[in-house]
Amino acid sequence: DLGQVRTCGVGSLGLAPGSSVCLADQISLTCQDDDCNSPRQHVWTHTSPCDQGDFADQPICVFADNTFAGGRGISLVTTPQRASFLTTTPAFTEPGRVNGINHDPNTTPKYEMREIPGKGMGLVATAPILRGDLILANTASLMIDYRAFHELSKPRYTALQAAAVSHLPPSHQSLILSLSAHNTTPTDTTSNPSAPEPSSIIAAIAATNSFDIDPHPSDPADEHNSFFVLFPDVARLNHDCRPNAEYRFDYGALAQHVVAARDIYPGEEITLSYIDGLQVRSERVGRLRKNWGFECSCALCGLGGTARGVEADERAELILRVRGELRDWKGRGRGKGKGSRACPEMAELLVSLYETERLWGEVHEAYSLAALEYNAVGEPWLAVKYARLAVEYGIPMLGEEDEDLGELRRLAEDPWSHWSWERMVRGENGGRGGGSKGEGGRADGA
Ligand SMILES: C[S@@+](CC[C@H](N)C(=O)[O-])C[C@H]1O[C@@H](n2cnc3c(N)ncnc32)[C@H](O)[C@@H]1O
Repeated sequence: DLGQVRTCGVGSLGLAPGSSVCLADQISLTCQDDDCNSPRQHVWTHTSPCDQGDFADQPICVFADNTFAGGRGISLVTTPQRASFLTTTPAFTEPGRVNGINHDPNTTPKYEMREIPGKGMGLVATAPILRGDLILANTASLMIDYRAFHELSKPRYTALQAAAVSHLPPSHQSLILSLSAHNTTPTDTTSNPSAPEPSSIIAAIAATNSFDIDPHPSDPADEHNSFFVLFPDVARLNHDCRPNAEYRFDYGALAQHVVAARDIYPGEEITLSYIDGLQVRSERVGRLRKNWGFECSCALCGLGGTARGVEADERAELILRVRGELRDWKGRGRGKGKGSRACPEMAELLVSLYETERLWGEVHEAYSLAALEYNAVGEPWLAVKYARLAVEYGIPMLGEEDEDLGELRRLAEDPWSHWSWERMVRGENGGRGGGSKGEGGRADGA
């Protein structure tokens, strides 16, 4: 029905009057009511199929846009309301911002894809990469709302996923279908007993390669529903419990950025951690086996039950305990044996544990906790030292706009007017006795 005129989604698919998603089966269809003139209106290439769970308040549909990111395309499996919300983000309203993210014509990649023994394909550095450098970035290909998993049965959300992929441009579909998949279970036993259905292959590819992405911080309706997102080039990165790279999602461009957590040398495999690296070995190994189907043989897992392996597990547990105390500002000064015992020496311990554990993508957190502890006891120069380290190591991991890093920048510029200044000495947290009030002194002599 190309050329047929449709009205925008007012009243259809459960949209409230006045909402601005425009539903068209073909991009050449035009809209005819006032909503279509709204600057927020977005024309999708495809907006079907839809499915609604028995107890759900809205249907879940496929929303595809083949013009996204210079024609690479994007497919969402979500509610009309949430799709509409995402079209108000810069990724859709400022297309120039996303073009070039997947392939910047002015730079040569510093990696290549190679077969890695025992791991399938992986990415290997072909040139030196410095800590903090951007290695690669991908706009989202397939964004699946967790509502689909919660509200629909597996065959129903699997069908939506397969339709979402089928609406992408052919070259993009091939890229996705070439990805690895663990756990492909044959479901069609009539024609070819060993061949899995295409939809189950796509489900397995999505499960093996996607990232959990938190909801948009200002999405009013879905603060508890994450997205499960596929980035096909980033998906080629294999796992290491002490990776040399980290990822950061930017909602502004709907893109995953991979940055070097430490210097990487040519010939080194570039790796990410798929899991929380502060779990003990048995938990890490079990999770990787269950969710990704491989036996972890990274350097840390390879230590096994040796004395160094046991030490590493104990360090991971100690990091969690010490970090919990340092983060706990409410529990300070509750008296002997109660509450947090946080102090600068404890923060120094945390820094050394992160460094020993080679947690380069997360060490900024230890630096920032150390900055606050030193400032809280009136040691401005050590506070500045650690705040500067936190900012330097944190920017590539968290992005320049991160609020916590802004806070640390302010501390580094003027520790004396920061909220944490002499906090443990002034007694706001009960004091800790023996505080070093005024020992540091102000640079300006005040
Ligand atoms: C996201 S994919 C990574 C890219 C994949 N190797 C490929 O060929 O496309 C995840 C899959 O890669 C393999 N893999 C990732 N890290 C691994 C590792 N450290 N050891 C063995 N296999 C690994 C597992 O098969 C896992 O299910």
